[in-house]
Amino acid sequence: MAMTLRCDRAPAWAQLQAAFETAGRQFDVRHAFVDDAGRFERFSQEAPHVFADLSKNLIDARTEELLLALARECGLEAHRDAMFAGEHINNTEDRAVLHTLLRAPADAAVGKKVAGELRDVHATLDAMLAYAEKVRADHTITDVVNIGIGGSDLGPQMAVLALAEFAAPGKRFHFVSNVDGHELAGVLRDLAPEHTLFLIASKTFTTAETMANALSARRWYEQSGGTDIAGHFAALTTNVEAARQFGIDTTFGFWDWVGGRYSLWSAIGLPIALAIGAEGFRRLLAGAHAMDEHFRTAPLEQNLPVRLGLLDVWYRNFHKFTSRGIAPYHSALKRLPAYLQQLEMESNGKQVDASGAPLPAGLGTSPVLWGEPGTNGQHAYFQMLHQGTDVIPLEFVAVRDAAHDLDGHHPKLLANALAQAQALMVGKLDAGGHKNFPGNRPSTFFVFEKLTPESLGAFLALYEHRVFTSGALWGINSFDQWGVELGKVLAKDIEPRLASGDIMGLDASTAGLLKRLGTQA
Ligand SMILES: O=P(O)(O)OC[C@H]1O[C@H](O)[C@H](O)[C@@H](O)[C@@H]1O
Repeated sequence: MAMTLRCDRAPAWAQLQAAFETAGRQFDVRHAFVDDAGRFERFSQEAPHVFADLSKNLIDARTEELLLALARECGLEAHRDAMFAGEHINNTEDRAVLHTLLRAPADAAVGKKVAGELRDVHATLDAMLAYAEKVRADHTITDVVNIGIGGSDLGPQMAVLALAEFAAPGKRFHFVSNVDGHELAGVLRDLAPEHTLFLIASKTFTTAETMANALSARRWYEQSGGTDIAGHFAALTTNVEAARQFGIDTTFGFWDWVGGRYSLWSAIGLPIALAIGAEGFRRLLAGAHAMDEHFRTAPLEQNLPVRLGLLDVWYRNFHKFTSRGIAPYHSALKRLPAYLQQLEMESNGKQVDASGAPLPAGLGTSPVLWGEPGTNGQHAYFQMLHQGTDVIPLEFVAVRDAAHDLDGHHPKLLANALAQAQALMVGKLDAGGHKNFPGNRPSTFFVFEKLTPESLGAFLALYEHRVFTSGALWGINSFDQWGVELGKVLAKDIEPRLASGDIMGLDASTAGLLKRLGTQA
C-alpha cells in the first residue's frame, strides 16, 4: 500500500524552513503585488465550477515551488492514486476510501479492483433516486425528518439548505441529531404521523443519539395513531440487518469504504434527493466528479485542492497559524462551516502518523475551523481578525448571481466580501493607535458563478481533496476517528450514575458535577 513519507522527513522540508526564516516570516503581500504585476494570475486557479484567488496569501512563487517539491518527495500523487484505486489507505480500519466512486459515472474507466463496487453504487443510486421520486410525487408526505448525527446529519442538512432554490415546494425538511430531547420534541410538536416520513440515517446503526431519537420517533408515531411503519420509516445505513431488527424494511445501503463525513454522496444523501429530485442529485454528483477528475489529473502546479492543501501546510507548520475562518457570503451556505468542521477536524485532528508513531513536537495538524456567513461575522468577530494579535487566514465564498431579485442587496453583499478581503490585506497605518489596521492578513477568495448542485458538489469535493492533501503530507490517516470513542464509553459509565449517585472511582471534578446534575441532587 502506498503511504506517504511524513513530510517533515523530506528534503524540501529543510529548504522550506530556510525559506521561511529568510523571506517567509517577514513576507508582506502588499510588496509582493508591487513587485509582481502577474501575481493575481499566478496565484489564482480555475477549477471545475469554482474559481479561487489565492493571491492575498502569504506565499511567493519560490515557496510554492518548494511546497510542490515537498508534495512530490512525500509521494502525494501515489497516495492519491492509491485512494482512487481502492487500496486500503484507511489502514487502522483496514478499509478502502472510495467516496469518489459514489460520484463516478456508471461507465467511468475505473480500475478492475473497484469495478464491482461501481456497479453496486449505481444499482443503489438508481433505487434510491426512484424512491425519492416516488416520495416527491406523494403529496400526503409533507414533512421529512432526518434522524442522524455527524456525517449522517451535517452534509444533508447543509446541502438541503444550500440548494433550497432547487427544491420543489410542498415538503418541509427537519434534521434531528442531538440526543437532547428538546430537539426531537420541538420537531414532533408540529407533525402528523400520516404526513411524516422518518429517515433513520446511520452508517453503523448503533450510534447512541440516533438510536435514542429513532426509538422515540417510532414510539411517537405509534402513539399518535400511525400504523404503517414500513411506509413512514426508511433507513440509510451500512448495517441493513440492524435496521431490519429495528423494524425497518425500506433500506438504502452503502459500504464501509464510505467514511461518515464523506457520505452525503451515498444513500445518506436521500434528503437532498427528496428536496431537489433525482436530476438535481445527479447534478450534485457530476459537480463533485468534475472536481475529482481535476484532482486526479491536473498537474500539481495547477491543481486547486493540492495548492490549497500545501498552503494549509505552510500556514500550520511554518507560520504556526492554529485556526482558519470561513465566511460564506451566501446565507444558504449557513451550515457550510459546521460541515467543513467535521470534514477537516475529524479527518486531520490527529497526533500520530499512519503507523501509530507520535508526530514530532511542533508538527501541528488540523487547525481549528470555524465561521459564520458574511456579513454577520463582520459585525461580530471581524474586529479580532483586523486588529487582534493573532493572524487568522480567512476564506471568502462569494456567488456572482443571486437567486432572488430584491433590488440592491446582492451588490451590497459582494461589495462587503471584496472590501473585507481588501481591508485585511491593505490595512491602514496612518490613523494612529486604535484606528490603525496592520494589514497583511491573508485570505483566499472563492467565486462561484451561481450556487447550483454542480458548484456545491465541486466545492465540497475540492475541500475533501484539500484535506486529503494536507493529511497525506503529515503522513496521518485522515480516514479514521478514534478520538471520538473515549467520550462515548465514559458516557455509558456515567449515565446510570446520574440516577444512583454512585461516584466511586470518579475524579473529584466529575464527581462534584455529577452530584449537582444527578437526580439525587
Ligand atoms: O452514521 P453513524 O454511524 O451514526 O455515525 C455518526 C457519526 O458519529 C461518529 O461518532 C463519528 O465520529 C462520525 O464520523 C459519524 O459521522
